[in-house]
Amino acid sequence: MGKTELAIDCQDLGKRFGNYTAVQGVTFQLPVGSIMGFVGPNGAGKTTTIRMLCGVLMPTEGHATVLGFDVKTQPEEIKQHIGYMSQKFSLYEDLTVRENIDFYAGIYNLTGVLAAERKRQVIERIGLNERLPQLVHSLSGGWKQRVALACALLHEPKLLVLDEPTAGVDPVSRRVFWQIIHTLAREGMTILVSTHYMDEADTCDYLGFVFYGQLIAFGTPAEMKAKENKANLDDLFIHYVEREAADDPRNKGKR
Ligand SMILES: Nc1ncnc2c1ncn2[C@@H]1O[C@H](COP(=O)(O)OP(=O)(O)OP(=O)(O)O)[C@@H](O)[C@H]1O
Repeated sequence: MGKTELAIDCQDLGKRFGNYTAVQGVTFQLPVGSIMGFVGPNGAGKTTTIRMLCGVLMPTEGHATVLGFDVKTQPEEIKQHIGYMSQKFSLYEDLTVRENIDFYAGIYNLTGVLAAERKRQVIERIGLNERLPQLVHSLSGGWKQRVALACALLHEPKLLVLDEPTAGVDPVSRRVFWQIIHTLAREGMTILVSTHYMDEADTCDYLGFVFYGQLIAFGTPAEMKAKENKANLDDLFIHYVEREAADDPRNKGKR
């Protein structure tokens, strides 16, 4: 990695769609091996920011490097080194778990002994052995989530990006999922995750609160709660919403 120990370094990152500013002035630095939670109301700009950091959406303002690669000039390098899991788990419902894993190994150009070894490792780590012959459409949401995570890990990404991975998943499955996430981070993987669940956010190393397209607060959960004198993240979230609620500045250009 170019810059020492920073997985993400972004400065005034922004995105306009026509005259609508979806995201603006996003600045933060994320150390390697940490978990960052992105929280904020629906439509705040989390997914747009994540897409820019993944190299799939070109920013219209600012700069960012991800794993030392520039999002504007080296998006292909970024894509090769990240694992991405979206809210909709891009799985093939009419294929089995094993076939989905085989398919994604092919997407990542894994072949031969290396492919076999990587598949074995993720199947073991995520605990999928007994599910391998099952069609994905017959799995529960929690199991689909785990299969999607396995697919996102096959190429051993340095950065794992998860966009609301636990939406609609039961509490037991959420807990298992987060245990895996924390293990991956302990092993050195950096993780960027958006979530609406404050219990999940509380376990992150860093949090970014996104409102109306802006990162209005960034820090450790403890620092952020202490700064606004709030006992828990639910109270902090409500405090931010009430404080910032006057009007969505992004709508000005539309009127
Ligand atoms: N391609 C696009 N063209 C125009 N506007 C867009 C586009 N993509 C996103 N937006 C707008 O940008 C804003 C931010 O959307 P985004 O999906 O990033 O929010 P979010 O915080 O991820 O929301 P959620 O929690 O609901 O997933 C929204 O008002 C959305 O309608």
